[in-house]
Amino acid sequence: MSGGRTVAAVRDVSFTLAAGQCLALVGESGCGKSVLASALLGLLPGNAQVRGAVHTDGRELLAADEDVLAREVRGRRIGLIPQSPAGHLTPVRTVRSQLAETVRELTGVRGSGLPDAVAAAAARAAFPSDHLDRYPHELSGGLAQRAATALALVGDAPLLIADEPTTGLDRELVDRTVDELRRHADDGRGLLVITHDLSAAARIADRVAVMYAGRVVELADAKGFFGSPGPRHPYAAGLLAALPEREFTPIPGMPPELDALPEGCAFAPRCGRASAACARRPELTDGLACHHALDPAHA
Ligand SMILES: Nc1ncnc2c1ncn2[C@@H]1O[C@H](COP(=O)(O)OP(=O)(O)OP(=O)(O)O)[C@@H](O)[C@H]1O
Ligand code: NI
Repeated sequence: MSGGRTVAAVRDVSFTLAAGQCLALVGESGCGKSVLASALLGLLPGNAQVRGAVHTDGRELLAADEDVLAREVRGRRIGLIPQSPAGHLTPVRTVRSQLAETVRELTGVRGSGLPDAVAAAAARAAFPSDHLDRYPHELSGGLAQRAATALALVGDAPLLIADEPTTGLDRELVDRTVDELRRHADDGRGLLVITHDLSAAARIADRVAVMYAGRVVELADAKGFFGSPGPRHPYAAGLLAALPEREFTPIPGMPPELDALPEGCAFAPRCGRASAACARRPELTDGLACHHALDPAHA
């Protein structure tokens, strides 16, 4: 998209997310997770081309007008915890004033009830009350993350997209945040969590989508994926094997450049199971895009 190049950052992605469910979207840096999140919310830059359909509440979002998205969808129907919270907070206003405005707008609470509602909103994301009068530039990365999370939770939107919601948090806060997000789903709402943190994904998700080079290569139940029988796509198996608490074996090689993708399976150059068949791109079928899927039951 820059310098006249066209980058196919996300292709052929299709999934459903039911109320009460959490889907974790995982994959290496640059595979297209955040571009997908931005596309769902109509937040891609003006020169981006998006095709397809996004249905929520019986409404198609990709064709919706910007003012409809801004007025009725973002925050109200779909909440977003952005990947770069610092850039998302308004720099000239304190956290308290931003939270108060969002609480007023999305919950209708005003007047004497407002201070308590603001305090409660901050507490949900473990944002310390004695930091509420700070400006965004006075916050550490972890505090900015918690402020952005507090803002995103206010509307209790039917769908919440959390893009790397645990960045910059220590382990205890990661667990707290994950549990708060999980509650969002348990209350009957949808949750799409984008994360590098596979142990956070295992803790929170009902289903997992593994992305590689702009495509979903495996879509599976989280329990079977992280436990038994385990992942079926060799890339997904490699991601899990790279974890320190597992084999600690990194996947050899690097992901491909998105403007120079091979015709066939994009993972084949790094895959120990690749064969001539992989010159033909595998379609996602029954939750799997691979010609040589692992069959854990017979491994
Ligand atoms: N505006 C843009 N112009 C050109 N390329 C872009 C643009 N936005 C994103 N990309 C490219 O799209 C690809 C996917 O980026 P994206 O941010 O979605 O990755 P990601 O999976 O979220 O990675 P990370 O885990 O690091 O956040 C990257 O190769 C990125 O360079
Ligand atoms: Ni990202």
